[in-house]
Amino acid sequence: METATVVVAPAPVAIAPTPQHKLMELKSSFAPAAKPSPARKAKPAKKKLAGGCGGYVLEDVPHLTDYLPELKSYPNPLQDHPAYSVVKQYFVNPDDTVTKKIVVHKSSARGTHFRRAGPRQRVYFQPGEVTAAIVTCGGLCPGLNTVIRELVCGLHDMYGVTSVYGIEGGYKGFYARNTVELTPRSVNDIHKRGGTVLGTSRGGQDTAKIVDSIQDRGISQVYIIGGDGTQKGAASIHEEVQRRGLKCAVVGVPKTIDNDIAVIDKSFGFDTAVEEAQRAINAAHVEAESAENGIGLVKLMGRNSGFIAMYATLASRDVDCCLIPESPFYLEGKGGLLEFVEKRLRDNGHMVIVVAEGAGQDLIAKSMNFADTHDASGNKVLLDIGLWLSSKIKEHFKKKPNFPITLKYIDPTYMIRAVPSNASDNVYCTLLAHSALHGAMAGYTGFTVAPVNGRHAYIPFYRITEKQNKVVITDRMWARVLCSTNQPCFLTHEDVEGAGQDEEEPHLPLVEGENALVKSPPMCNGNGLCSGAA
Ligand SMILES: Nc1ncnc2c1ncn2[C@@H]1O[C@H](COP(=O)(O)OP(=O)(O)O)[C@@H](O)[C@H]1O
Ligand SMILES: O=P(O)(O)OC[C@H]1O[C@](O)(COP(=O)(O)O)[C@@H](O)[C@@H]1O
Ligand SMILES: [Mg+2]
Repeated sequence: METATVVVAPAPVAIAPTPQHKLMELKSSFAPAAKPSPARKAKPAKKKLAGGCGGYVLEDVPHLTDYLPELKSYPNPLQDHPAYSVVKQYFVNPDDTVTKKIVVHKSSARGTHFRRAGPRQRVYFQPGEVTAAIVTCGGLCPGLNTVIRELVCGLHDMYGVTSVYGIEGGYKGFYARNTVELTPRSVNDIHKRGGTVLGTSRGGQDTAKIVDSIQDRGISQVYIIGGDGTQKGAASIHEEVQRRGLKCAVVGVPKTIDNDIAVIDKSFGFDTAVEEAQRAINAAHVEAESAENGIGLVKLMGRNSGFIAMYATLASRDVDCCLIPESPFYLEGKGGLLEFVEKRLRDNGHMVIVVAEGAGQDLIAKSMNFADTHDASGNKVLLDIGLWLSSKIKEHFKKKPNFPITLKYIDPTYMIRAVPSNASDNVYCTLLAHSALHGAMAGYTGFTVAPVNGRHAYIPFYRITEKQNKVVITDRMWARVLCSTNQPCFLTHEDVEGAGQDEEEPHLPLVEGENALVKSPPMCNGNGLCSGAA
């Protein structure tokens, strides 16, 4: 196993090897493994932290050898691959890590780092030993099929893995549906289609049954493509896999058009969705411009995070007002939305409003007294802000007979996520899939793969699931929107005070054996070099 630049964190030995581990290591890919002893609740994964000088912290990901210390490793077959063998320094330097904080000051701590993604010199699987499974969960997102395709082709072309299965219909498919064999030929042109060829679902996450299925089918690498809910499920699958001592790498590939996954630069499909949203905004603008006091109202996806609405607004420049869940607004009175609509219509004769579906939920709930309902995954079912706003605006202008308006409401919500991914998302999906399978082949497990400040990294599940990525309304990006639309910001001074996003960094040293394993940071020699660093 590789170690970090400055400190070698001893692997947390959560589970002692048993004869069953050896069995998993040696058995052929399809031999069913012995059933585990009756389910105990899996313990939450230990954090693997290592410190370095200057406040450097590596938040490392688990490795199969953490609980199967006797696993054999092999030379990476890529070194003999005609395409890759010519690449200078193709294998990632084992000491490479990716910084979470890209803007630093002379005196600031170096902060959190993640292990850099990419192929390693040694792998922990022989090609014939791997049975890989791929599953897609949660809502659709452009690029799902590209990730599936590139996992299948990448495993086959780079590592000679021929046994890859698709789990149909999301998490519940592990125990309720058949698997489908995936080959480079069968996935050849799926990236040109929207949706997921494997199907997807919400709910039905039963960790014990899923891991039973992984064990029964002899799955040794599982690639789980999904959003924040899915990654939480993947974390508990990993914990149970580890508890049972299975030689199975559990890898998450983050997916969501909402872009609400923390730490990562951007989720795949987001750009495609923003691009597709332009078509709806353009239509709204054309309709609005062509009518007397025309209002075009477009509702876009974004359950808790308004990134799609924000980026679509900035890209379009035809939008007069953008409403997102992070920025509360109000309708009536001075500084309210209705006053602004009236003013913009008087000034320009038309206007376009973009609203994220999660915006203004408290306003609707207050005015209509709805009880909360949840979908099968536990996500709150949203009330239709688009319809509600339309009726409120119409009601307002009905009271002004000398101010006739024409309002067109466009709801393209599912259209922006059902399309195939665009060219740049396709390339992004390819890199994600490759980073994912390089990590699994190298024996890493219990991680999500994604770019952090432009470099692909292996990120522990807990980092992805502990909070959601949201638009920070005190950041310059939101200010750009306010500046381009000239809309009211609807905020009081107190709202702004409470709106900052807290960036907590792990604190070292942690007590060994409690929830982390840390060695004391090495000493700096005054030249910025650490003892132990090359
Ligand atoms: N806290 C959780 N723990 C385990 N599994 C979860 C959790 N939240 C959601 N899931 C499962 O993950 C899958 C997808 O979750 P969902 O929230 O619908 O979509 P997404 O992953 O895109 O956010 C569902 O099968 C759901 O049951
Ligand atoms: O597909 P459903 O169940 O109608 O859910 C719609 C939701 O799915 C999304 O497109 C994506 O949500 P997830 O990333 O959680 O799957 C949201 O923007 C939207 O609120
Ligand atoms: Mg989600």
